[in-house]
Amino acid sequence: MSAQVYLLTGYLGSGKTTLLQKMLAHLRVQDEKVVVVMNEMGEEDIDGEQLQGFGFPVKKLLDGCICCSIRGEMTESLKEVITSINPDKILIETTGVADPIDVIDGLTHPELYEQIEMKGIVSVVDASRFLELNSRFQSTGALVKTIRNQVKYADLLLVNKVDRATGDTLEKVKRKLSEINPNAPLYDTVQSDIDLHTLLSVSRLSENIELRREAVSSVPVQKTIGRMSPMDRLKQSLGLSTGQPSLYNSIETFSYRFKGAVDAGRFEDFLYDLPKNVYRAKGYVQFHGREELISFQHTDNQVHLFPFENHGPKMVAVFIGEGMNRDKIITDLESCY
Ligand SMILES: Nc1nc2c(ncn2[C@@H]2O[C@H](COP(=O)(O)OP(=O)(O)OP(=O)(O)O)[C@@H](O)[C@H]2O)c(=O)[nH]1
Repeated sequence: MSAQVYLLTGYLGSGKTTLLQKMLAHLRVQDEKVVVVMNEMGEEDIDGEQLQGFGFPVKKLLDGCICCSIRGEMTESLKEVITSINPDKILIETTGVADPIDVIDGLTHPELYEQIEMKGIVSVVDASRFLELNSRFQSTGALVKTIRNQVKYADLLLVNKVDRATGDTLEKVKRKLSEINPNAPLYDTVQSDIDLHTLLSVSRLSENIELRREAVSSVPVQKTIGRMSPMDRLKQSLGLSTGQPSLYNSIETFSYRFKGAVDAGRFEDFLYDLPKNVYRAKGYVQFHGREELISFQHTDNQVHLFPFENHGPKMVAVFIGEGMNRDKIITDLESCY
C-alpha cells in the first residue's frame, strides 16, 4: 500500500502550521498512521515545537529548503519513513519560499515513486498580504515566480486570514488567484479553518484534467473545458475563436516500468528529444550488452547518464511536466528497445 502525501505550501506566515495543527488534531481521532515532514530554513526548529503533543512522529529537515539545497535529504528521509513506519499519510509542510515544482521533483524520485500517492498540493494564501506581495516582488523575478507557482500548481487553495482583508481586497485577491490558477477550488478561511474531510479528499487536478481530456476526445464536437478568461469569453460572444483555455496549470507525473534493456544511443536521443513541456525525466535503465544499471537524469535539455552500482532499484522512468502527451512519450521510449 502506498502512503498518501499532502503537500502544504504557501508564503511565509500565511497559515500553513495552523492548518497542519488542525489536520493533526483531526487525524489523531482517526486510526491512521501519520508522519509529518517539516522543513524550516534556519537551523532552529520553530514550527516543529508546535506539533509536539499530537502523538505523531515529526521528521524535521532544517537549515535548507527541500525544494533545493536539501532536496536529496527529503527523498532519503521519506524512503526511511516509508520503510520504518509504513505510514498511511505523510503531511509535508514546506518553507514559505519553496517552489512546489522543485518539491514535486524531490517526491518523484524513482525509488520513491511507486511507494507514495500524491494526494494534492494545498496552498495557503494570506488574503491580507497577497496583493502587496505580488506587486512588491513583481520586479524581483524569483520570488514572484515562487509565490505564483505556489498558487498556480495548487490543487486546492485556502484564502486565509480573510478577517484581515476588506471585502474589496478579498474580491481582488480571488480574482487574481483564479487568473493564475483557474482550476483549483478556493476556500475562504480564518485560522486555516476548512472542512477537513474536504481537505483530505483533495485530488490532483492533473488527474481530473486527464479524465476530462479523455471525455472530450470521445465526443465529436469540440468542447471548452475550464474557466475562460474574460478576453476569451468576449471573443466567444463575438464569434471569434478563443485560445485554448488553461487546462494544464498543474504539474503531472507518470512513471514507466521498462520491460527490458534498451539501446543506449537511441535512449539518449529519446531523452534529448523530449518535448519542452517535460520538465524532468529520471530513473534507472539497463542498456543492451551492459551488466550494470544506468541512472539517468534529464532536465532543461541536459542529459546525465551514469552507472549505478546498486542493483536494488527497479528499472523505471519518471516524467514530470505539464500537459504531457503520455502515449507519445511511451511510444517513443518503446522504440528504444
Ligand atoms: N488574523 C489571523 N491570523 C492568523 C490566521 N491564520 C493564522 N494566523 C496567525 O498567523 C501567524 C502565522 O501562522 P502560521 O500558521 O505559523 O504560518 P506559516 O505559514 O506556518 O508560517 P511560516 O512557518 O513562517 O511559513 C500565527 O500567529 C497565526 O496564529 C487568520 O486567519 N487570521
